[in-house]
Amino acid sequence: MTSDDISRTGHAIVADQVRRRYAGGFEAVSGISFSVARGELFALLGTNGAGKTSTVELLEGLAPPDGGSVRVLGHDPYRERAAVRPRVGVMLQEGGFPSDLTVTETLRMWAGCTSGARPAGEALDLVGLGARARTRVKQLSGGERRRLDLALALLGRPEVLFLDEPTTGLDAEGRRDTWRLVRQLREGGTTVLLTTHYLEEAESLADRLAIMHQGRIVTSGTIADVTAERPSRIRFELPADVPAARLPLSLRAAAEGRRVDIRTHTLQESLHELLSWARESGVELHGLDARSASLEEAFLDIAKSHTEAERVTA
Ligand SMILES: Nc1ncnc2c1ncn2[C@@H]1O[C@H](COP(=O)(O)OP(=O)(O)OP(=O)(O)O)[C@@H](O)[C@H]1O
Repeated sequence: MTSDDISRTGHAIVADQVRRRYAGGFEAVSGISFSVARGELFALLGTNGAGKTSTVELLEGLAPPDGGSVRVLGHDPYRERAAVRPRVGVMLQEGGFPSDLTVTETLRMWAGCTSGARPAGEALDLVGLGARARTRVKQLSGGERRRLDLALALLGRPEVLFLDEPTTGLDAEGRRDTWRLVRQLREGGTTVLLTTHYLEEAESLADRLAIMHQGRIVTSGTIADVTAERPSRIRFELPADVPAARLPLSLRAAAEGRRVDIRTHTLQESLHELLSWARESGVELHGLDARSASLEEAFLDIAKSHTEAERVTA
């Protein structure tokens, strides 16, 4: 199926074999493909320098791809910018607007360039900045600036919203407020493409995701798809007077000194074996922690295995 076919079948965003090269020939994006259905929240994750921002900029129409094609709402976002831009909201990593203006003045200035803009007060209330309406932008905290960036992205009631690291600099409460708002927008039918370094953020928000490494997508799907093959983990510390040699044979290899880190595909069975042994031996397992495979585990595993593979082939 070509990118045009997929657009016609209701995908808001389609990237098809996309490449991006910078001056000097460095290829930051090496032929990636993915699509985002209308009303879906898709997260693009990756190691530092993986090519996330380079990809999102192509979807925002800031540059044309050097290979392959991108479609947003059925259009080429670079060549057909006028058709796409009014229907899209963009929250960049760095907002960069004049800081002598107040928050409301900034929104009004932006609204002047946006058709069908929300009233400034409504946009501020959405992001919890209502009380800062008359504050100069340069007096906002880093987290408040991030919220203002989001308010600006939401001004034109976008059908597609690009969020590049939306909660960087926000405290835990601010992050959760933003997540709640993003969920509401998605429930209202907005398509969202999110890049983030916070795996918990992707876990909490994304319908589907892709993990990039060095310009390529190394895995993608729902969180369940991405974590399915990963092992669960059991961690604890042995008391000082219990040597690792006393552990059941099957668990001994997981010990490094007193610390034990077990990776298992049969969590319940391994936990049962461990707890039975601990009870029979009268051993207390300090800091016992058992958890199913998480996105974080999957991410770390992927980053590690690809870096090791590169070392072997280097
Ligand atoms: N204008 C540019 N000229 C040359 N190289 C660039 C340019 N912008 C980015 N790069 C390089 O392209 C690669 C991908 O960068 P990009 O910012 O897209 O990655 P990212 O996944 O968003 O990274 P991060 O998570 O660190 O923000 C990096 O190696 C970066 O140094």
